[in-house]
Amino acid sequence: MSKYIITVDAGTTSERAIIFNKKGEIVNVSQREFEQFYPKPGWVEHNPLEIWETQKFTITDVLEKQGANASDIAAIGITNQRETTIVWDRKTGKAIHKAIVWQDRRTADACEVLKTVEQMDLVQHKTGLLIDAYFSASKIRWILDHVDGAQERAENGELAFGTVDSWLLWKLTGGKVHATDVSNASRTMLFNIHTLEWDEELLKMFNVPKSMLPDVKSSSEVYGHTDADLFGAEIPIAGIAGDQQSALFGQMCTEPGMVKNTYGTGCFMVMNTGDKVIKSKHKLLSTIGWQIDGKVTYALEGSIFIGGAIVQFLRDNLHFVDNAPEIEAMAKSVEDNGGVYFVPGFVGLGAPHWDQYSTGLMIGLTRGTQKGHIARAALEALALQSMEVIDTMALDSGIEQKELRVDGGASANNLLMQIQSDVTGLKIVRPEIVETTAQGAAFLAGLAVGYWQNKEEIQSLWAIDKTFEPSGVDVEDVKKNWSRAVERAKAWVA
Ligand SMILES: Nc1ncnc2c1ncn2[C@@H]1O[C@H](COP(=O)(O)OP(=O)(O)O)[C@@H](O)[C@H]1O
Ligand SMILES: O=P(O)(O)OC[C@H](O)CO
Repeated sequence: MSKYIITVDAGTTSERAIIFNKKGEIVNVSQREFEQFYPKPGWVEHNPLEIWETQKFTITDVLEKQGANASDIAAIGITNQRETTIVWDRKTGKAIHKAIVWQDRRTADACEVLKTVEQMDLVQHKTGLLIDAYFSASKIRWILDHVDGAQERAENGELAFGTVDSWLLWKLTGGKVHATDVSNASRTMLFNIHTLEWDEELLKMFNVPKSMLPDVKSSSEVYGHTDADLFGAEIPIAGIAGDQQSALFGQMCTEPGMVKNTYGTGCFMVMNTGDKVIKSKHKLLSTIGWQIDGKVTYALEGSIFIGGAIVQFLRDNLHFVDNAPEIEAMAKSVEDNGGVYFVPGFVGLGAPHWDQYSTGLMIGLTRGTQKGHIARAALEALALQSMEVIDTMALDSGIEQKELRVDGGASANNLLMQIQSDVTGLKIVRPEIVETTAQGAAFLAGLAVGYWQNKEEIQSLWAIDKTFEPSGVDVEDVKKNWSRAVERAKAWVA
């Protein structure tokens, strides 16, 4: 039996290749950031070739660092930023346009036009989603409309669409496999989550030719093998899940009612709802968690578009801190937020507001405002947005949570976790491995090739690092003022 599993974790701002051992521990990592393109306000693009080259580099690099070769790897699992849309030429393997990233709002107006009561109902019923520029469908439409001849080429079967998992699978298999898994398909707004098929009516609504779409598979099976020329020998690719669903699995939220929140570029709160699709009355999304051995597990999700990216914004745009972890000490230098609120509506607001036209807003600044207040307001923004989603989730599911499992880059921030506990009143549980996104895909791949035997075996690998309990500090004013600030950030873009 080979020694390791590799997860290919294609995030929004960086990509990683992570080697896991049989105990589910991380034994080596290679990570590289890649370029973000902002061609116009509200637009976000990636270069698909760079996504592939960066990922290929990290896999080669992590094998080298570990002194391992392809035969030491039992399987590869892929997890990825979801919804991001790539269209490529099947013959040349070249993308015909930059990837349109999940955060990109260029199709907001086009989506607004589609929002009749009947169509909103139809889309929610079939896909579990709300009509929004966030999902892939309107992004595919945009590419087909704006690249010369693209619609015709797509109709002739010359073009392929994929989310980042499909693109990487295609590249890793040397153009042999064009597939995705149900969790990624469920984010396109073209996939019927009940019948598990691409939906003819939705394809018609967006005029997307079916021939462009990948085959939809389960989340844990062998999809194909890496081209032998890439890493010296073939490696089976055996697990795929969108990053948030993968984190739900990695957190071992495998029973209905269990919830996790991932603090990455965005914040994504996801609840396992078992074999039931909960139709949200409060603008949460019903989505597919995973499919294993033919059995589908559904989930309820609150997607917050800007999470850790608020810290990245302070670091990269304003040079406010040199690195993300520095924000914690800066925020700790003050007692409270000093009346400052920072609503990160940079790309519109996601759950539970879904306002495509909000922008970022900082309010409450006075002559006494210090850097620390702004740092604290930034961390509070992550926690307060997450609080709004957990409250909404309780309304939709009827389940009052007692604890919240957390992961993702910013979950390392202890002050943030304490604030999260204070504003929600929940026990916050941080596992030893916060790379649960990557861990989930490793588990899915490992299960498919018999590296791990069953869910019970991997369940025992999850362990707690630290918990945070409510400190009893009064948070009522902070919550009230946050809501007022959010209302002011809405509908700003005309
Ligand atoms: N200690 C920290 N405190 C607050 N934010 C942090 C901290 N460390 C990382 N971040 C933020 O978390 C994000 C990175 O998390 P990660 O899970 O790697 O994201 P992704 O998978 O979306 O690329 C970045 O936006 C970064 O600004
Ligand atoms: O890159 P992340 O981890 O913030 O995740 C992006 C999400 O998948 C978008 O839906």
